[in-house]
Amino acid sequence: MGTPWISIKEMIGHLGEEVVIKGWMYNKRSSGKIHFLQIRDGSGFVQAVMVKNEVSEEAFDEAKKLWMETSLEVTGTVRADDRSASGVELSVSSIKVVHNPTDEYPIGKKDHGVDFLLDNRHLWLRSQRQRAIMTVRERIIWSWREFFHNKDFMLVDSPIITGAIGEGASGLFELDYFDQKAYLAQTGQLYAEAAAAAYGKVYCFGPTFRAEKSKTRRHLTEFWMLEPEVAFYDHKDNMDLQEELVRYTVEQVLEHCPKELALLERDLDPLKSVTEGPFYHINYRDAVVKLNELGSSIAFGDDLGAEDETVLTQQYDRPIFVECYPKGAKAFYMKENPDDVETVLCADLLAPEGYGEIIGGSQREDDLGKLVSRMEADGLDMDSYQWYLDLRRYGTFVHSGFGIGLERTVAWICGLHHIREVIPWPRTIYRLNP
Ligand SMILES: NC(=O)C[C@H]([NH3+])C(=O)NS(=O)(=O)OC[C@H]1O[C@@H](n2cnc3c(N)ncnc32)[C@H](O)[C@@H]1O
Ligand SMILES: [Mg+2]
Repeated sequence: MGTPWISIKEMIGHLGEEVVIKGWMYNKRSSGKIHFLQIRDGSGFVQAVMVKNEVSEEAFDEAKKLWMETSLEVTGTVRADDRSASGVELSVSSIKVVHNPTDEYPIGKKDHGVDFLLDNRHLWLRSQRQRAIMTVRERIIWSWREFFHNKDFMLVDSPIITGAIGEGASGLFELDYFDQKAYLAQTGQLYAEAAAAAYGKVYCFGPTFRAEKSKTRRHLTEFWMLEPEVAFYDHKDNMDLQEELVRYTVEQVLEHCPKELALLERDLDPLKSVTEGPFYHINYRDAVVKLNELGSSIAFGDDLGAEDETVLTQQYDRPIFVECYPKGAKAFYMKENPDDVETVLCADLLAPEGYGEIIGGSQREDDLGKLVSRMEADGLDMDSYQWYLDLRRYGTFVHSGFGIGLERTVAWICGLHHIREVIPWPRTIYRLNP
């Protein structure tokens, strides 16, 4: 049996053994007598050391010609190396070059600027930093699925193409659907509400789309959102579930991604603080007073802008629920607040450190008459919502739910400034490729 092909991630379990690593060379340092080849294979990164008098002269000379991102197969012996992140090193006995690029790899050591990197996103993804971010993203996705599966939520995915508007008429991507008008889904919520009447505790998780002309570090035109919906949950139950989810998410990333957070130079204290105490709550009216004291010109009726959220979150060391926004600032489906009828039973959860909104949620209007009045006042096309109103005609029920944005959550937990770096293929107003 030949020399075993293993992944870099598995090398730690093969100390002293001869193995084959298949991957790419992403960097190289050489002296007259030794090559330090930095190799990656998708599972991780490792240094492969080629010593002149341990290999043939031909092999040592061949290694001089290796280019960045040469694909290759490296055979060698696994050695322990506590200086390296992987804990191991490879002492090279031979190299088989698969493909030596003829052109110089476009992403080099210099600072290219983000637009160049995004234009080369198909290559930029290969970097250590991007792999760290994608590892955290995957861990968060996995922890969400695990969290809801363990709580007996049923995954009931909603359609991506729909005839219904979910979050209001602005921000819709319209498409010709044979002889009808259709939209890319802004939210899966309305469908999750129907599923909640069928299965009780449900969630949907997929890409959602907003044709907003918001050129900010928090907005994409395509983003991933997880949307739980629970029959007989009220506003408080809803916030409790959100707090439990966010705390669990941070705990999971701290436990499973320490190396990635270290590579991203993430200050862990603010994340640890999230796991050490209850989240804060502030009523919208009190938030307006507080923001005015902090210099904001916000008035009752306004939604909190990005700057307001930044200023507000900098007053707290853990996430904060801003509750009961004015009716006019929020979507038609939110339940009127019986204690303050100018407002609705909703909450945005703002992440600390200036990151702002990561969750929007609410208790839903279960009174058919009030819901119809609100939808008509918002000018919605009632014909395309009759199925949604049936949920109030046939066994209306108290229910609540929320949407947590994956990219905003990943950006916050990784401590990254812009959301475009946390999705493999970011879509913004001006970016449609690659
Ligand atoms: N099932 C529900 O109750 C969800 C509800 N229908 C909804 O879509 N709420 S939301 O518009 O606040 O969006 C929810 C979250 O979705 C994220 N979001 C919302 N819009 C964006 C954009 N444009 N880019 C990135 N992330 C975005 C952000 O974290 C928001 O807090
Ligand atoms: Mg929102």
